[in-house]
Amino acid sequence: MKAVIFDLDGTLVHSAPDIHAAANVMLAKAGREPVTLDQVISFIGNGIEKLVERCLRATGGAPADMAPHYAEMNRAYAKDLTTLTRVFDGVRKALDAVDVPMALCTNKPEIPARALCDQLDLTRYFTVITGGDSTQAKKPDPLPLVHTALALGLSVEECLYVGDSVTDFRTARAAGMQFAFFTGGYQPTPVNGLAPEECFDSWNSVNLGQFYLA
Ligand SMILES: O=C(O)COP(=O)(O)O
Ligand SMILES: [Mg+2]
Repeated sequence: MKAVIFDLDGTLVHSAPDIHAAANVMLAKAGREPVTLDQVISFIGNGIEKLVERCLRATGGAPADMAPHYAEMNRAYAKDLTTLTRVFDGVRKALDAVDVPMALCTNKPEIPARALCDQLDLTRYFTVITGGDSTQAKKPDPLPLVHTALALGLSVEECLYVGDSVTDFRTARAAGMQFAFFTGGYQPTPVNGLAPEECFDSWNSVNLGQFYLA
C-alpha cells in the first residue's frame, strides 16, 4: 500500500472533552439540561449536525428548526478546539514511523478539523485533509474516502484506512479500501463479525508499517 488515511476524533485525538463542553454551551442556550461526557462520546462519529441532533433529542427532543443550534455549536466549539483535547498517547511516534504519504478523512467539518490539527501540530503529517463537508457526502458514504485517495493520486486499493468506529469500517468496505480498526477509541465495539483486515488497541504498541506493507 502506498498511503495511510486516518480518521480524527477517537482515532488520533481524544477530542470529546471539548466537544462535550461546546455541546453543553449549545444546550444551555437552548434551555436544556447538560449531557454527560459518555453520552457525547456515543454521539460522535457522524458529523457535528448529527451530534447536535442527538444532544437535543436526549434532552427533550429535536426542534424543527435546527439551524440556530448548529450555529451555536459551531461557534462554541470553534472557540475551544484544543483546550481539553489531547493527541492519544503514542500517536506521534506511530505517525513519525510511517514512510508513505498520510491523509485525514474525518466527519468533522474541514475548518475545525484543520484548525485542530494546526493547534496540535498534526497538520504537517497530512498531504490531504478531507472533512465532513469537503465533499457532497459524509462517511459511511464512501465518497470522502474515495476523494481522499484520488487527492493523494492513488487508487482505493493503494490506501489503508485507520479508524475507531463501525462507520469508518463500513466506509472503508463501501470504498473497497483495507481497514485497520483502532479499538481504543470512541466505540466500544466488538470487532467480532466485522473482520477488519487489521486491529489494534494501543498506539504505543502498533507498527503501522506491518499493516500497509503486508
Ligand atoms: O463526528 C464527527 O464530527 C467526527 O468524527 P470522526 O473524526 O470520528 O469522523
Ligand atoms: Mg472517529
